[in-house]
Amino acid sequence: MIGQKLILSSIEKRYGEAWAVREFNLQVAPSEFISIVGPSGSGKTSLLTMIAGFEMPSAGTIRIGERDVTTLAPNKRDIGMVFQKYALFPHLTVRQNIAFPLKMRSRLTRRALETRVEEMLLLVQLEDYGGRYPNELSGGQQQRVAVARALVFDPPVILMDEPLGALDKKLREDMQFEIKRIQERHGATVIYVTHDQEEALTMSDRIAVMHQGRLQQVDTPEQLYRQPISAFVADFIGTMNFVPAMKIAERAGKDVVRLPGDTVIEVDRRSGTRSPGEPVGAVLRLAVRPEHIALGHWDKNNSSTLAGVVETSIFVGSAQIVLVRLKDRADVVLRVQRPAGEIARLTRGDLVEVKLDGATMLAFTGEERRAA
Ligand SMILES: Nc1ncnc2c1ncn2[C@@H]1O[C@H](COP(=O)(O)OP(=O)(O)OP(=O)(O)O)[C@@H](O)[C@H]1O
Repeated sequence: MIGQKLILSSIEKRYGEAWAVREFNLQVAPSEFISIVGPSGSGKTSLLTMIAGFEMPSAGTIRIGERDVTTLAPNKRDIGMVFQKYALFPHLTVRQNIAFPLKMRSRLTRRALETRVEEMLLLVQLEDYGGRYPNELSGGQQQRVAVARALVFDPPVILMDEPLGALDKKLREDMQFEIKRIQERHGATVIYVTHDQEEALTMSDRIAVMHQGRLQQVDTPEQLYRQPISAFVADFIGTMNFVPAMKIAERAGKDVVRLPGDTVIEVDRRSGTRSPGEPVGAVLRLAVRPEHIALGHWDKNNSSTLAGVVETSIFVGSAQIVLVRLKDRADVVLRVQRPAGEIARLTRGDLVEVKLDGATMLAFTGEERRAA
């Protein structure tokens, strides 16, 4: 049963007058690790509870492998679950906790059951902890037991809802790799809900971004980062700067735009970002990542450059983060990230030239587009 495909077709969920999930379509491949991210209230938990079977969709179907499970009771779906609260049985040892779902389900001989539990203890690297009780374990160890318990009966799909939410940052980062390693070895299909977009970027084969109940975009982490389909996704995944601009011409498939301070640059048209192109005169939002902005010496004789005033410059070990307020648009503060040592020491009030490269920018209209 390990690692079945999951197909969500036209899922809708309505609570009274309010829509929690709308027209949601997603196909998850066998053994794929997919994260669902989105702001609070975007419908992530609603979606998960429908896959688990605790709630029924108002419309649409859910299939696991070849089975339509839309109306099936939760226990008939055989889905493994890991939640933020470990929900281990406090009066059972680690071994007994892991064995619990097997005892409920299969008629394994005692010996086979014990062997299986030992395999799981090895998989989550807790082979020396089988006899302990949950309150004798650290948070990370407890969560590994919860993962082992979810995997022990080789479910077709595993749902994880903020499983690392209760852990501190360092442990959280270690556990991200740990869960990924366990999942890759085991082969389970995982649906992982998180608030933390960095966590999603680290762990996932693909990420589904939700906004107001709808799927905005589903893509690999790299594709989401490089080719966000809307300003919303661009802003939500990673750090993004937005610079207002006006389209003044088109040239060889590129848009010629005017930036604050009358600087003119050419921006590549990216597929999926805008189609058809906006008319000349349209107001655009140019999106640029912090690592794609360079800073230079201000040259008062070169009037066609974009001027900025340094607000703060912070050394963060591997990089220098500089916040620069545009001279001609005081409401725009750009976050610039450069390799440590590349730029001269900057202090508040320094005038700098902000260097933008049209080839690393994306143009969006004021309105957000939705995924088709
Ligand atoms: N049982 C319910 N009754 C009424 N409305 C609900 C119910 N459950 C969720 N909602 C509403 O549905 C929308 C989606 O909620 P949901 O909990 O799925 O979002 P979420 O993305 O998981 O949010 P969070 O990240 O804060 O957990 C919200 O507007 C919420 O208020």
